[in-house]
Amino acid sequence: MRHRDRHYHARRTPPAGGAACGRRRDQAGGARSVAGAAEHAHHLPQVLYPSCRARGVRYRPGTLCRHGHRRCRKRGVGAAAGGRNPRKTGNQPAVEAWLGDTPYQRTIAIGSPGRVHNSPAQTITIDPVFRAEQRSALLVDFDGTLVDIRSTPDAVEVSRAVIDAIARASRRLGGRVAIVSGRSIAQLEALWPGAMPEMVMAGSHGQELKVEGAVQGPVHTDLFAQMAEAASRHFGNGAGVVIEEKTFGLGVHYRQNPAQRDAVQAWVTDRAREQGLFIQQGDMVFELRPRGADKGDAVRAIMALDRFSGSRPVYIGDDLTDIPAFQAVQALGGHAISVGERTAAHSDEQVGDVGAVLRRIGEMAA
Ligand SMILES: O=P(O)(O)OC[C@H]1O[C@H](O[C@H]2O[C@H](CO)[C@@H](O)[C@H](O)[C@H]2O)[C@H](O)[C@@H](O)[C@@H]1O
Repeated sequence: MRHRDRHYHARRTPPAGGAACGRRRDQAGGARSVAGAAEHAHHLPQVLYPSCRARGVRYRPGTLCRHGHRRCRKRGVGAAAGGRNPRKTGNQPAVEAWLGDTPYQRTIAIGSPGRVHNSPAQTITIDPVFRAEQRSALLVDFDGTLVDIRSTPDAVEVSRAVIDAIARASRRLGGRVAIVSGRSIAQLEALWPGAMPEMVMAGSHGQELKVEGAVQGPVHTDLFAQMAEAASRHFGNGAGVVIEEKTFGLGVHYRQNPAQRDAVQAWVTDRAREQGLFIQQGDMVFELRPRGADKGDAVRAIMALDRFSGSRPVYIGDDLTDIPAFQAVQALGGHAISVGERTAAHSDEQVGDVGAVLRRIGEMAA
């Protein structure tokens, strides 16, 4: 069985760093995807303190951990009812600072308004209307996070609930919502026709970035079409192997016949050696794609955009390909949420399934 993604067409290439960036990016970088975001590091938020890494923490809306995570309710860390525990605040360090265009651009102390002791930061008063997620950005994976996993790549559907939840979050977060997917942007647009035009999308595991309707990505190549033909010949029909020809990659799925896992891995490994490609392992799939960008690069590129700069990234994802994105948001003082068990050890919070993701997004947009 073979699935094709043939919707690609060249489009103009926007700078990765946002319109206000005075630094030009190497135009050849249009063929190098979003990895050039490091050039725009001057857009990145400065993080004074790392985010909470506590494991086994339980969450409850409206409470605050000592690191400023609104939902942390680990006992004894300043998370009494209502998120305020004056007895604890005297020992709390100040938390992350986002030195962007926010009214909260100085170090934010979590606890009762007033003095912050034992802190390198200046004493400040907390704005009573401060809500930790008001200046957040939501970066969210697609398969397994916004849509349930299905037997084949083209069997997924974007539900009305997802469309509404993302639209609401975008309104609430000032448009700081992005999809970060292993699928190509053409695939995402086909599955989600009429997705908010202003929504930023990173596709093809970080190789493509769509901003303000314009897509930056690698130069098109026939390589993956040829490899898809070769894979179809090799596995044939009836093997339970699904070949997904992507714009900038090739997925070889063994979900329908897990016994084919080793055969798929062996074939993909040979092709990767021949062509100098990277093997991206995923949920019952081995994908071949160019070396270079990953979802961590996508996160950094998105967070360097003017709209996102200075905000706190919250990333939600379920698969191995999301781990570099988790690490990227954590390095930026953000928060990583895993869906299910697969990537839980790398995240700050875990939710169970797509339904729980939508509820969590709903809380951010409340
Ligand atoms: O980064 P994502 O948005 O999570 O995309 C990762 C890959 O997801 C898709 O494959 C997965 O979902 C399929 C549909 O549910 C499922 O059949 C497959 O076994 C999963 O691996 C997609 O087909 C890939 O192109 C994405 O890279």
